[in-house]
Amino acid sequence: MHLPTLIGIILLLNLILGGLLMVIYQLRLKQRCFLYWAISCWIFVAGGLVAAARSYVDMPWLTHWFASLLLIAAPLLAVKGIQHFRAPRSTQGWRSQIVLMLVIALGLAALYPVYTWISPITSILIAGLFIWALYLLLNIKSSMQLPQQLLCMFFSLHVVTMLLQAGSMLVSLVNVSEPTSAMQIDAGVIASAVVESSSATMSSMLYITFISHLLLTTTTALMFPLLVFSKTEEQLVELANIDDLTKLFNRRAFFKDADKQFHQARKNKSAMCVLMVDLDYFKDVNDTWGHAIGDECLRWVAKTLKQELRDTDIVARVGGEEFAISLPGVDFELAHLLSKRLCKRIAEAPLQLEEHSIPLSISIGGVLCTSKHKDFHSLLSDADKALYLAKENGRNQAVFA
Ligand SMILES: Nc1nc2c(ncn2[C@@H]2O[C@H](COP(=O)(O)OP(=O)(O)OP(=O)(O)O)[C@@H](O)[C@H]2O)c(=O)[nH]1
Repeated sequence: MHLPTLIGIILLLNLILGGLLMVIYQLRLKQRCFLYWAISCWIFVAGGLVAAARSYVDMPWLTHWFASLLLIAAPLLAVKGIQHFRAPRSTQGWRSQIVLMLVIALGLAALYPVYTWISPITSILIAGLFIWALYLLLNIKSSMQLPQQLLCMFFSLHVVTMLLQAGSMLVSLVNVSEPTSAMQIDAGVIASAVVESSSATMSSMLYITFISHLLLTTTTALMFPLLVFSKTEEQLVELANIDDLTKLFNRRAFFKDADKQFHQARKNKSAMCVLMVDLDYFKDVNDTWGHAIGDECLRWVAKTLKQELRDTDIVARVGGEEFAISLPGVDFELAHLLSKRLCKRIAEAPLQLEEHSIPLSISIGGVLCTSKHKDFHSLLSDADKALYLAKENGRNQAVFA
């Protein structure tokens, strides 16, 4: 492809992508990572245009020094966007970015007497910033891996391209017998590309660089929003299914997943038990030590129950101080033993919180799934009745229906 056309497409794409990200920023109630990414695209376009002016004006401070600063500021802003996406409430300010930018500006200014060296150094710095972005991306925890993986792939490709480009430029600069070749593969480069495009000796390095830019731009355009949306989706699913206090499943998630286990057990004719667990005299705990300590007790009980169960069991907080446990593949005897163990674990020693010593116990109502249980609700209803009996019989014990 005609190189100036390719460069034009890249700049235009970045311009449009910046606009798109700005629209998303407005739509997403000003989620700031989109603002940083939008400005990053536009700064890249500005950097490209200023560098391109190299062919028409003889102002190296503008077309080399300033253009390089813009081309470096663009990935730096992309990094800032990723940082903000990872930790939106972080108090981490702009200081490190501003200091870095000042150091780079002064460093490049020091190179001004030999300004042809600015471009390879710029490429190395851009590669460094993409490595930083890669590091941040790799540390994002997300169940949907594809956007992250694609971004990492193209960021890595861009790092390699930038370093190759810097290497070729440095070789050309050192090899003073071929000064024009340094210009040919000069990165900022856009200008030299425009100048050289008419000659038949266009360096293939330039094509690789710009194709890498093109891939990077299009991937970023698609994947940054997808990355954010998949994370938001995850957070919404978590909000809908996870109890905020104990981080166990909530009532809604329990009914959904345990109901599946119930139908599976019926289908496979395998054993299944359900336990309803309720803290004893929890009102007294709140009244004596306060609500905050009460919350800590609930967290501790939740953690203890979870520790005692297998990964395939579902434990959920289904009410204020009420928990439910689904035990697929567990028969009556085993459920009985397990219930006794749970009661013992909670009651064996008072819980030490701050300077308080809080005695806790639980009552459990258990039920084994039989052919009489037509649906999951009838199973739970029997477990509830058994729990009522456990309370009636004096608490701190398990009763089975
Ligand atoms: N700290 C705290 N307390 C809660 C929460 N949800 C419910 N509670 C309290 O749990 C207590 C439940 O009291 P009751 O239903 O009378 O039960 P109990 O005192 O445990 O008595 P029994 O169940 O009969 O042994 C109430 O005081 C609620 O305020 C919560 O999220 N945090």
